[in-house]
Amino acid sequence: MLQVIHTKNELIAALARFKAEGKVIGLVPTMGALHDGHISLIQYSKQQCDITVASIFVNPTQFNDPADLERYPRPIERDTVKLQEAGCDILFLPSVSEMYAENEQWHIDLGRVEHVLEGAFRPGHYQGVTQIVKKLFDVVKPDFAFFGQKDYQQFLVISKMVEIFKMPLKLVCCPTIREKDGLAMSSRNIHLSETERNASLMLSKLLFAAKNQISAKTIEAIENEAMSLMRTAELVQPEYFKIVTADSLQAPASTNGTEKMIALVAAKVGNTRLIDNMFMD
Ligand SMILES: Nc1ncnc2c1ncn2[C@@H]1O[C@H](COP(=O)(O)OP(=O)(O)OP(=O)(O)O)[C@@H](O)[C@H]1O
Ligand SMILES: CC(C)(CO)[C@@H](O)C(=O)[O-]
Ligand code: BAL
Repeated sequence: MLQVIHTKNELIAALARFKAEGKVIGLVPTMGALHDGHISLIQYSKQQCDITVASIFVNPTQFNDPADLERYPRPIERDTVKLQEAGCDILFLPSVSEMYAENEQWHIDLGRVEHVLEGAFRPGHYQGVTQIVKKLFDVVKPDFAFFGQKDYQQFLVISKMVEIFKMPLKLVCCPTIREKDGLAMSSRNIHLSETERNASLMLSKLLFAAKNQISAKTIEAIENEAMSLMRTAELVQPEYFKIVTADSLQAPASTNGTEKMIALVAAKVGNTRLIDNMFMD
């Protein structure tokens, strides 16, 4: 039976009982509007942990675009049913005032993973993400926390934060769940019209193509071709298409080396900003 909890104190009390029994706690942080990608994270947590806590909190400090925050979908009743059906144990559903004091300040030096790619196009985004994730980790004190590969750079940034604060938990990066036609599931897909939905397929197609071409072409050629195909596509405004090292998001020394590589893409389709990525091996 899903327990819905709105305050930090109540959550700490509920978890204290489980912790006293030696139960392993898994946390799945989300912003709601749940889809099968989120539910897969709940399933990974249930496989590895005794108690699964999901949080739904549309965190204002990570939105660099006020219009994006305003129109972020919030179907909380449907989300609650989905979590109940998935066998989640606790839903943490706090208000903004429960999580933030007025004019609260936060800054953490996360190094280069904060400033490239998403960080360059969404200034301040990862400060906001780490600010809220630190609060969630401090309240729940989970043994494991589950995140999606779809937000790969976010996973690296949170890993860096955990290292800086020496937090005693294990982070798990779970595979991206896609629609049958390849589109990465995302809460923001709901905003796409039918034509935009068709146009957005280009992102995953370019990633699959890059993976096929990686040993035959230079990285520069693959990136340039992808960018020019996106630039000429109707409704698509590309931000970046980059192939970088998976651990530090830097240009790889060569394509035939041993470094693990990942391609990452971001583009606006109509008014909706989408991201996706794929490992190149
Ligand atoms: N398709 C997916 N497959 C696996 N995990 C996913 C997928 N989409 C999102 N996640 C993960 O779910 C967690 C919560 O993400 P979030 O609530 O922001 O959903 P979202 O679909 O990424 O929404 P949006 O990108 O529109 O904000 C994150 O760890 C994210 O990486
Ligand atoms: C990790 C997260 C829940 C923090 O608000 C958010 O960035 C997300 O949904 O990926
Ligand atoms: N899924 C990452 C959260 C965000 O776009 O703000």
